[in-house]
Amino acid sequence: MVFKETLRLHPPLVLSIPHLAQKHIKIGGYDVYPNTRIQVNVFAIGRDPETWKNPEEFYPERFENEAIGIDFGGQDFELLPFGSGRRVCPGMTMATAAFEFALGNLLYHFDWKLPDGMETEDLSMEEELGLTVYKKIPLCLVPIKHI
Ligand code: HEM
Repeated sequence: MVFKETLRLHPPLVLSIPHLAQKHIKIGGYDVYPNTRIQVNVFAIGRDPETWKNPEEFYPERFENEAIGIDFGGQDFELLPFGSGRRVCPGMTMATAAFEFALGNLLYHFDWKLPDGMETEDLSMEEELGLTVYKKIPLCLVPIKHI
């Protein structure tokens, strides 16, 4: 749920990799002609208020409540951080395992606190655009070992 919510709010690829329409299609009333470059705005989809309740809020539990059943496998068009269809990300399972393994270990072995004098409200969630999106101001935390 934490991984899903992180990818909903902060998809590393804000716009999907460009695709070309091979033939004339109509989507939502719009004509898309052959060879038109298509990029899906994954960021906007993940924050669409018509789909997500309080879209700007980080709330992993939404995936066991109102958003139950929505997954990032490419079948649910509300959440497309790995794309969809024939060119869907083949690294999805590996990315999920790596994330869960890393986060699980970090939380199992350490408690985390903010550096002296810093409050949660001081944390910046601003993003910088590169090949993928990353935090503009790196996250700085103090680990407290408890195991
Ligand atoms: C959180 C981590 C990751 C995210 C959010 C992500 C996201 C994406 C997205 C959005 C695409 C484009 C899908 C499309 O065109 O519809 C893609 C393609 C791809 N990803 Fe990932 N990816 C991640 C991790 C990985 C990892 C770990 C690997 C490899 C070990 C990987 C390998 C690839 C490859 C090879 C493609 C191109 C597939 C093709 O065009 O046929 N990705 N990824």
